[in-house]
Amino acid sequence: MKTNILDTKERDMLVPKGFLYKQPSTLGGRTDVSTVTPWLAPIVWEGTFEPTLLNTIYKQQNLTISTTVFAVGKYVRFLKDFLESAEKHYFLGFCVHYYVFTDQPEAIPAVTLAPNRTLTPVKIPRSNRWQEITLRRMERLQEIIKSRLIFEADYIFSLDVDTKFYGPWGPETLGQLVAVLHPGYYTTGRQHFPYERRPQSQAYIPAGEGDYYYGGAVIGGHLEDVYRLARKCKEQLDIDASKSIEAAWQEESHLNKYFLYNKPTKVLSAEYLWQDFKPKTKEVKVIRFSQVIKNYAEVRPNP
Ligand SMILES: CC(=O)N[C@H]1[C@@H](OP(=O)(O)OP(=O)(O)OC[C@H]2O[C@@H](n3ccc(=O)[nH]c3=O)[C@H](O)[C@@H]2O)O[C@H](CO)[C@H](O)[C@@H]1O
Ligand SMILES: [Mn+2]
Repeated sequence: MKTNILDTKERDMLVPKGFLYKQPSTLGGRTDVSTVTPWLAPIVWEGTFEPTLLNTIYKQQNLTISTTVFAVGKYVRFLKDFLESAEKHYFLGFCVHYYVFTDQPEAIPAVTLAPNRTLTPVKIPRSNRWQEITLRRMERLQEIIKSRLIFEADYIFSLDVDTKFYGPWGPETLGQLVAVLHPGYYTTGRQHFPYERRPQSQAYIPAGEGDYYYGGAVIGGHLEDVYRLARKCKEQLDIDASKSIEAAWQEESHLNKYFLYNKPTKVLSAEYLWQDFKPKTKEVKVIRFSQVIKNYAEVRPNP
């Protein structure tokens, strides 16, 4: 149970005296990729951080990382690989609390979790439209943060379930508001981003604007920041629904709109959201988390 979030000492980055690590360079570093946004948020790539140092700092903060994942309908089949690979790579040594939103709690596989890690099923109704499932995530996120997570956790990540971890994902990903670069668009000109382009939608982004195209599969940060994000996206989704308009990429479009005017404080590189079918590129040194190949027509309840 979290006791006092006003005690800011909780977030101090304390390092024990005598802890040794490589001297940071002021001149060297990654030159093949941008490692900072124009608003000075780090873009996290392999080689920009020292994992042992970050683990030492964050382990002392006694953190609980809540992790929400939706597995509705046939998507329950992705849970086993998701959970088993998370237990090998995701926040190892930290308290992790998975919340699995599903219509079939009995189908959650029995995966052995390390000590300090727990899983809570949250039963939700099934839906016969996949778009409904993905966009209702914002509302459910908002509800569970407010009713539960603020009392239990320090950070939250909301992750897609049709995914697998292949490499380490640790405290380098923690921040106030965390976004991920979509692997399909991180080298694309903004005019080609699949933003919502119809002004009637609340997710509308005009030509000439936009920083990056962020993936909807990873949203993270402090509870209060992700709460505000989810609440705003839910409001915008409701306005769209009342006008019978659905943004090009559902809640991902609304997320992109939100991050354009409310910048993330940390941006995870495409190492943190790859796609299994996509060959590794030279700037991606480690694939940490990746979308598995799925037969859309077969797994989704509707086209
Ligand atoms: C890589 C990436 O950024 N993916 C985004 C993308 O396509 P995706 O193709 O990744 O969407 P998706 O089919 O994986 O749906 C997103 C998530 O909703 C859940 N789900 C969906 C359907 C279903 O029948 N049952 C179920 O549980 C499940 O947790 C899944 O991971 O666009 C979606 C919205 O259109 C979401 O923004 C996804 O996060
Ligand atoms: Mn997905």
